[in-house]
Parts: sequence; structure tokens; C-alpha cells
Amino acid sequence: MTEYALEAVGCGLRRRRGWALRDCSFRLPAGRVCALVGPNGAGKTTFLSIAADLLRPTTGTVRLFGEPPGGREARGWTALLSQDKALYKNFRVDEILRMGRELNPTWDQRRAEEIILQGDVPLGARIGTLSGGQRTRVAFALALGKRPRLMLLDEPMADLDPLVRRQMTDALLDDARNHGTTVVMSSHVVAELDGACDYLVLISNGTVRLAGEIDVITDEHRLLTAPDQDRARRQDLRGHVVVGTMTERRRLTALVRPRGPLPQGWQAGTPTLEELLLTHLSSTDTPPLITPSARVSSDGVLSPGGAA
Ligand SMILES: Nc1ncnc2c1ncn2[C@@H]1O[C@H](COP(=O)(O)OP(=O)(O)OP(=O)(O)O)[C@@H](O)[C@H]1O
Repeated sequence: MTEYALEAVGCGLRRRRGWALRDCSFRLPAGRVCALVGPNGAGKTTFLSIAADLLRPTTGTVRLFGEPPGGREARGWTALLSQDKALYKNFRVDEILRMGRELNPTWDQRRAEEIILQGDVPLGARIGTLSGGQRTRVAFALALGKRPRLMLLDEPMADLDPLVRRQMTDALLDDARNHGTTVVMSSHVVAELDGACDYLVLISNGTVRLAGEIDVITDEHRLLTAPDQDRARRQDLRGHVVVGTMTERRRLTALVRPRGPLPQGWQAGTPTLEELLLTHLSSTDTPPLITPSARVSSDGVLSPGGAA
């Protein structure tokens, strides 16, 4: 039976200005590396904060391996690496690692030190004297040293140079491959997600628009291209779900979810992850696409045998 690292059922959070997250339902099978994507203000940080028990949802529930995020077990299983990386500035790096060791029964000192030393960060240096990128590396060491079952990352790599981004991505993938760690990573950098992630959750306006395996979601779409001279060609797309269209150099390109045979005279290709995300990010009225493995039934009961 499929084990789910994360299940959200009807999860919503209301802020003073309105809903930051609304009726968010999906599930994430254990061991996946999931990209959490959405425009600014979509609700990604809000969702990750609920999963890390920093915020309580106004409606619905989130479960981590079947347990509520605030429970002792779920706290032990989860590591959150957030945008602000709160680390005590007066602590030395080795003191931060000692804190990690004392707080976490599953602590892996060798792993944490490996991450620090790979970046030539002195173990005796105070956090306050480190550069932004070096601090991020310490935060990664603290999170990876915990050996969590579920790693939540909220735009963690913004201040890292490209080489260190690659090192940290490799470290995450290593953990996913060798220890079955489930990773949820929010980022605006598609290149960072492409190749690293095999699962996708796209949130827009506080609601889930896409959720599931990246290859299954990609397979549900076609990128159609036709010369734009013939305006009637737009009519060809009737009956298909059109996520978005773009005209460039007099050629019309449309990202569609086919509903029947593709129209004659159009070239059909598979969209790249970037094409898929950019088009979905600018679309507000496309019906959500949740693949079977990510689906929660409408009455809030998890659908049986949902894994694809
Ligand atoms: N502390 C807060 N008080 C009130 N509203 C907030 C607060 N934090 C976030 N919001 C609002 O909640 C909504 C969701 O914000 P959230 O930070 O979750 O988005 P995000 O997808 O992480 O955005 P970004 O990509 O810009 O980091 C936004 O409308 C935002 O203005």
C-alpha cells in the first residue's frame, strides 16, 4: 500500500485581508521530490508553515505520515528550511551542530559536518560573521543532519551561488535516493526544479491547480503550434482544454489538454516543464488537474488505491 508523507484535506487559512490558502486538497506519496510552485502571494509559505506546525489552518487538516503536524512524532520527522533561516547569530557553527545533536535522536553528525566542510566554513566561526550563503549552508547542514523523513524547503537557495545550489540539490537528491526522504521544495527558479523533482504541486490564488507526477501531468498536455495567418485555426481548439495561447513570429502556440483527436495541420509536441509552468502560472480559469496518486475525494476521504 502506498504510504503518504503528506495529506492535505480541505486545508484553508484565513488572514485579515482574506484567504491566504483555500480548500487545499492533495496528497504526496512518500519518497517523492516535490516542486511547490506558484506566483508571489499564492500561498506556498502559508502551506509549508501549516505543514511545519507554525500556523494552524482555519479549515481542514494536514497529516504527515498520518499524524498531525503538531504531534511529537511528526515534529521529529520534519525539517523546515525557510526563507529567513533563523539561526542564533552568537552561536558558533559547531555549537549549532551540537544543538542539532541534542535535540534530534536521529542526528547524523558526519552528514552535518560533511555539508559544512564541503563549503570550507570553519566550525569555530560565529554565525553572525558568515555570509548569507554560508549561513544557508549551515541551515542546510542542520536540516540534513536531522535525517528527517520529510524535508520542507521554502525558497531555500535564493542566496546561493550556482555551484552551491547544485551541491545542495545533489545532497537533497542523495537523501531522497538513499534514505527515502520526501522533499517538498518551493522555488521560482524552474531550472532548479527541473530534473530534481518528480512531483509537482502548483498553487495559484490560494488553491491547488496542478498536483501529481510531473511526467503524468506533462503527458496530459500538448503544445500545439500553427501558422497564425489563418485566424480560423483558433476555432480548431474548441472542445479541448486550452490552458493558454501565445503568438510569436506569426506562429500561434497553444498549451492544451486534449479532449479527443488533435486538430489537423498543427504540430504537436510535449511541453517542457518551463513551458507548462509559465502557461499555467498566467492562467486563472483552467480546471485543476490532480493525478490519481495525488487525489483526495470530495468528501475528504482519501480515494482508495489512488496511486497511479
Ligand atoms: N503575516 C501575514 N499577515 C497577513 N497576510 C499575510 C501574511 N503573510 C502572508 N500574507 C498573505 O497571504 C497570502 C499568501 O502569502 P504566502 O507568503 O503564503 O505566499 P507565497 O506563495 O509564499 O509568496 P512568495 O512567492 O511571494 O513567497 C498573500 O496574499 C500574503 O499577502
